[in-house]
Amino acid sequence: MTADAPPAVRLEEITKTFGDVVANDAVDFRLERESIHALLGENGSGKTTLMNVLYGLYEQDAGTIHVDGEPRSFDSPQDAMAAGIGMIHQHFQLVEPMTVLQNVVLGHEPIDGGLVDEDAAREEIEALCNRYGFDVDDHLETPVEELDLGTRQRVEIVKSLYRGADTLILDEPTAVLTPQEVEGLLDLLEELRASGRSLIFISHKLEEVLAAADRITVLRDGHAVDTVAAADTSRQELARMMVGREVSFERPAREAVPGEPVLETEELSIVGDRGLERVSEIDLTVRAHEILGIAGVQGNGQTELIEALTGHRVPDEGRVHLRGEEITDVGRRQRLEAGIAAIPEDRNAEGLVQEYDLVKNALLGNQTVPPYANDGWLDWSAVETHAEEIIEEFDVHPPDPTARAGSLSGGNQQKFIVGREIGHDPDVLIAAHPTRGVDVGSLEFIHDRLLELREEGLGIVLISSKLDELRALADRIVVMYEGAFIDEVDPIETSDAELGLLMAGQRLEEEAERETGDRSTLGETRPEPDAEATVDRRSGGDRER
Ligand SMILES: Nc1ncnc2c1ncn2[C@@H]1O[C@H](COP(=O)(O)OP(=O)(O)OP(=O)(O)O)[C@@H](O)[C@H]1O
Repeated sequence: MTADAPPAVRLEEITKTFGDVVANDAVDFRLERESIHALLGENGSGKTTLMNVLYGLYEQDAGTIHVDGEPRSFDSPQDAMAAGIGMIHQHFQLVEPMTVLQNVVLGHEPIDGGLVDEDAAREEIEALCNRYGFDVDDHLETPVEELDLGTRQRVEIVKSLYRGADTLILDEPTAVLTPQEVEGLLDLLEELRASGRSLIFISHKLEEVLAAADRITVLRDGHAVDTVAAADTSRQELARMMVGREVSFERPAREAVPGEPVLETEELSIVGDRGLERVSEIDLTVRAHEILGIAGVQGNGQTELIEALTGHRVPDEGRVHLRGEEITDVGRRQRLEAGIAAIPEDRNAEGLVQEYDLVKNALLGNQTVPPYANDGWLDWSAVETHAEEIIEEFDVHPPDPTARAGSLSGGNQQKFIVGREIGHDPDVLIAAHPTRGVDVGSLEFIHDRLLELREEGLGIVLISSKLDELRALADRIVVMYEGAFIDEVDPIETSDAELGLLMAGQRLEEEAERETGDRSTLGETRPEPDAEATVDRRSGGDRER
């Protein structure tokens, strides 16, 4: 790279509107070559829109795009890809029944004598995998639907690199990853930068941004408010720039005073969809005034457990009890009426009907509940008022009940779902990743609401891939591994490193024994668990609450 090389990407005065909504308002943005640039901002501040413009998905109303110093205009992602721009979306764009190899080469198959030259494609992909240490080449013949989310994401990255991407855009790439996978991804970003690529990533996780990025641009209400060097800023300052006020990252200390059991399971056994995961003999008790955290690497039976608790699936064996009464065979609607609300794992598939407006989405789950329904009649004005209340309390943007759910930014969709589910006034809340994709200001608000609900007497099951969230909110944490609860730990006493070991299937006693054995051999004292090495080297390991 020469000193006067043009930036990889320069956006000048990009404006993009949707009806009355100004998503990007004359935004300037400069991505230096061989750098990692983070894009931060509140939900709905215009980050995804700006990147969709750069990737040719949206046409800007005004402004120019320069790539490598040349003005470019993209009518489609194909145009952007031809200019060396690749984008990894929040929702992967892979064809699930097709193999990894087929997905990577799809539309870019090397042709030899009129036929697809699979060997040439395989060779090239294997070379890419070797270069970046991907384990994807072990799965080239595996259908994508059999892969975990972290591996699917790497397939997406390989796909972009195979198509010649010099600049990679990653939209909230860590939102669906476990702490261990996040670590791997951030290492990969550094590798890609070292090999001459330029990267933009969107994230709401400030520690991650500070650790991985060279520069950070903050968007607010569609404007680029500032660009700073990661080395010169802090979590607090970034939060202030995004939200315009101080954000507290610590939750107040509180005592556990659990009440009566509200939700219990007895020797649950569930076979997963692919017949692979088996949740076995799960005994779970959630009490009133309690937040029970569930930690685990995705795919260890959490989904099946959630489904058995919410009434989406009948377990193969075992029983579920609500306030002492068996509800094992009771369906989802009746469970909601009996007091079990749920923030779903997948907001697209289960949380919202994307084509409906927010009023219709506010009705979901309330179709037979007064005041929204009376004697079989729906009272739409009551439903609309409810939608307006959710919008106001959870600061949903745009504050328009007639907006189509699918037109809201990801974080705003999430806030609406959380508001609606809490609005059912439940006794039990199954909260799966309640702050996924939510900005720091709204995260603080949702955490405070969950703690208030606990105070009011709810029993809450919190499933989260964010260890800091679990430790900030949960009264106790159980760890799931291969379909079983393998341990229960104290959120205050247990470090990220210890939780990481448990999530990898290692019990703490086993580890202690191993360490003791080592110590007797080496004549050393047991070291403090090394959080940096094991789980999240970037998190401050902040354990106050
Ligand atoms: N296709 C669309 N139709 C209508 N409005 C849209 C569309 N896409 C985005 N918007 C609006 O543009 C604004 C910016 O949305 P965008 O998705 O860019 O935000 P974001 O910063 O990426 O948010 P988040 O952090 O929640 O993902 C929002 O008000 C959103 O409702």
